[in-house]
Amino acid sequence: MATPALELRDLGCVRSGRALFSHLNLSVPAGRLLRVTGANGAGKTSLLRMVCGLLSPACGEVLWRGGRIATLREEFHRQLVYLGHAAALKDDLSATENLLTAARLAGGSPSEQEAAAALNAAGLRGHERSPVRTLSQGQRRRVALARLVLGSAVPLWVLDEPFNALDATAAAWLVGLVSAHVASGGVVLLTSHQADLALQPTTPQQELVL
Ligand SMILES: Nc1ncnc2c1ncn2[C@@H]1O[C@H](COP(=O)(O)OP(=O)(O)OP(=O)(O)O)[C@@H](O)[C@H]1O
Repeated sequence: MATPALELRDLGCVRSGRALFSHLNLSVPAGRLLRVTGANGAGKTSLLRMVCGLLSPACGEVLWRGGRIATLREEFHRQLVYLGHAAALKDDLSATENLLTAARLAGGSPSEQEAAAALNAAGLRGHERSPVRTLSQGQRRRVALARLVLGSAVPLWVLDEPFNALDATAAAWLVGLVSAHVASGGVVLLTSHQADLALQPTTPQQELVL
């Protein structure tokens, strides 16, 4: 049997002395969307952070393409785009500067033209040079999501509540990005409270309820 792209093995999470989940076993093949759902406080963000190596599991392990992420480290991080639920933007930097900084920190080397094209795709034409503190919540979210345009070749996307604050146009754009990424063999993990979100039914997907 082919090695899964992402595998959770007997994963357990304890936060503030409380067990959130335990003995979580899951395999996600390449070309698949995994939707993580559950009530507030169920541990969705905690799980996403564990998958990214930002939070240590209480027990068990996360594997990427058969290797333990704890040992893959840098190699794994180059294959990952993580967008947390609060857009991690520097208020005084422009949209372009934020995007370039995030991409370069992740090991990429996009040009200003590529960044401008990504912001344009995100519907931010005319806002490239605006300090992000002058943008609305939805526009800030779009700046963060423009990373996905630059990171289309990065195989694993981990997105925490990526639809928050997006209008219908931006949500449809994001659905298209996610579908295309999955169709090209990528893996997308996302959390969403919008249960009825129109993620294309043709996109191979599975749901994990915490
Ligand atoms: N930094 C932290 N230190 C200690 N406990 C935390 C921390 N962050 C979250 N927790 C606790 O872990 C539990 C799960 O939080 P988490 O953010 O993973 O849930 P969630 O399912 O993403 O919730 P929501 O739907 O509200 O975003 C909560 O009870 C929370 O209080």
